[in-house]
Amino acid sequence: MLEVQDLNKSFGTLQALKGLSLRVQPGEIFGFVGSNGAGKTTAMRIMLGVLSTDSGRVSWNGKEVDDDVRRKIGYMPEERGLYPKMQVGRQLEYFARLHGLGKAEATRATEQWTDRLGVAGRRNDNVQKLSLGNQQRVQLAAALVHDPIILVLDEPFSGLDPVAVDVMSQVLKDKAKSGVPVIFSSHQLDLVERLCDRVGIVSRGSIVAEGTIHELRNAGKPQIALAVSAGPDRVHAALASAGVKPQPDPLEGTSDAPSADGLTRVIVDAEEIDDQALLRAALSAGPVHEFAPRRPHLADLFKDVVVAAQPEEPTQKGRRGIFGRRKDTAR
Ligand SMILES: Nc1ncnc2c1ncn2[C@@H]1O[C@H](COP(=O)(O)OP(=O)(O)OP(=O)(O)O)[C@@H](O)[C@H]1O
Repeated sequence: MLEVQDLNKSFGTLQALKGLSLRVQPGEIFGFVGSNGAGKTTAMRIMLGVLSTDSGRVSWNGKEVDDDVRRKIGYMPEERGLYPKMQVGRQLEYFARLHGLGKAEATRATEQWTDRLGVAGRRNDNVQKLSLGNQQRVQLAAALVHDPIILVLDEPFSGLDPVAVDVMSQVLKDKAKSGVPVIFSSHQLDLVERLCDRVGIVSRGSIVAEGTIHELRNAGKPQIALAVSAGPDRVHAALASAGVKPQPDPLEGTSDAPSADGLTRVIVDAEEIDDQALLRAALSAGPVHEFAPRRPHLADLFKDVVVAAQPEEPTQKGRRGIFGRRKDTAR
């Protein structure tokens, strides 16, 4: 298990990390999300040992991570780290050899990963001739070429086209399936929601919410999705008379909440009113086609929890966010 305990890191007067802790189990994909400047890159760089921590520790299977373990980590840095004027194939072989692979093994791994990531035809090109997306595929190959025991990837999906996103997602799933703990940061929350076993939301240097997608969604505010066969004015008036303030359904027009002529879709905070009273109010506007509990998606949770943690010096309440005390991450 990869364990990060109580990291603190300051740059001058700025405290970038404030007691950040997380655990990633073998075979698990952990999504590391947070606003710009929250501290994700700083924490990942400390995990890799390319940045020192002021206090706290990073351990692998109970032992502090040393140079030997670090050599076996696959890392994709945010600032990317390829040599622009070096050929893709030679560069990957070079990285593989740096991590201790023999020549034949390095060549074999380079061929395997460039094939898998769809850049085999570019092996003899200098990196700078590749599109940014293809450079990113090569960067992922560089993180994988030495068959790492841990994967730490800083925004691996940013700027990728949908095909490349699928290829990269499948690679991460396969690596996790083979028992590797995978941690990656991303601002693409729909992707994180689809791909990750667990997610940690970082705000101002600490994890403010953490759990499986299911746990996080269930801990969010319950809502009711309503679809009523009546015009919006009529539906809003009927609900207002029952003391409810409906919101537009953010999923309207998707396969979860298809639009139809004459159908009004709204979301109601389930804590505002009991189900029976809500149903009566909706029926007074027209036939009710849908009346279903709705759990918030990661993007909604993210906004709630990050806003809840916004005060300059977070209070205990703010630090806990909307999910209550952070759960122990042990399984
Ligand atoms: N070398 C550095 N010197 C000074 N400040 C730094 C340094 N590295 C990071 N910081 C600051 O530490 C804070 C955390 O930055 P970090 O890059 O870890 O955030 P992040 O969560 O990765 O953000 P993003 O999503 O924008 O990549 C920011 O305020 C950043 O400006």
